[in-house]
Amino acid sequence: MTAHIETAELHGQPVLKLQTPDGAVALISLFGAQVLSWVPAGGEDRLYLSPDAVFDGATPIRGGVPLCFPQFAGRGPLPKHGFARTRLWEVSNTRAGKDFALATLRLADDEASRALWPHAFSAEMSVSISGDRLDLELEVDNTGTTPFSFTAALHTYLKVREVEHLRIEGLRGLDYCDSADGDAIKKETGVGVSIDAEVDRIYHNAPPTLLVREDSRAMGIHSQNFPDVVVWNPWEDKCAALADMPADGFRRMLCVEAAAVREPVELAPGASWWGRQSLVAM
Ligand SMILES: O=P(O)(O)OC[C@H]1O[C@H](O)[C@H](O)[C@@H](O)[C@@H]1O
Repeated sequence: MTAHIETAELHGQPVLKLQTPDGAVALISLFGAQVLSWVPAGGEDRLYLSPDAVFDGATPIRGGVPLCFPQFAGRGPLPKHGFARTRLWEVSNTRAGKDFALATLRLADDEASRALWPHAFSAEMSVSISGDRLDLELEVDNTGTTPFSFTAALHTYLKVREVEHLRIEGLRGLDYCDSADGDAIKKETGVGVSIDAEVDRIYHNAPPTLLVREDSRAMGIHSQNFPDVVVWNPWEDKCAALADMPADGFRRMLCVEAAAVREPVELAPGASWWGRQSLVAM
């Protein structure tokens, strides 16, 4: 038996469904090249997708793994988090093996992108599942004749049982920019970071591996070529202000985002860049 990849619909929007013989499943929205659901083999969904997320083919989808490109957050002149999450991507490759399934989605510059961001580029988002792993890779190519720079993030919404009962390990000693406190630069002193208020931080020089430890399970998060990690939870008041998230939604999610924000990535004509984030369910 080999893995299976099919096109389907979720709330009227086109998705790819990846499934391996051992029971791992992922759903990827073509709108935004956004993973919406990931169930590791023998497990339950480990990504948070808001029950109030909007699927209208125009609004960013709240949950899963939105892709922020070519701008992170409001740190620049483009729409928040760039335009990649609100464009329809095309499927450029799929591969199904005995124990893995992989899909690659592609977005290239067109009139609409050049009106916002005047650069020739090609971006590929590859998603692969195998057993207890989810691997995400973003590749960006400069297909033009002039250099450009960008910031980016894989804005992963982890689904958690109770956000107040977890610890993020691996951040101790790092400097971070506290976006919830006027971008003040602070140093992380906790051995394990716990969440009991709004958290919106960009940690710099993040180690390749982090662990989110819950009472009876954990998530290993491995990243490559993404020097920053963003940790975000809106908490009660900011969550209440989000129309596409239920009032207690902040208790069920934690964003741990592989990011390149502090130093924009510079790409010369013909050059390419890639960054990866892998999740291992434990
Ligand atoms: O509501 P969105 O546009 O999807 O952004 C959601 C969040 O994304 C990132 O984590 C930023 O650090 C936050 O400041 C922002 O609120």
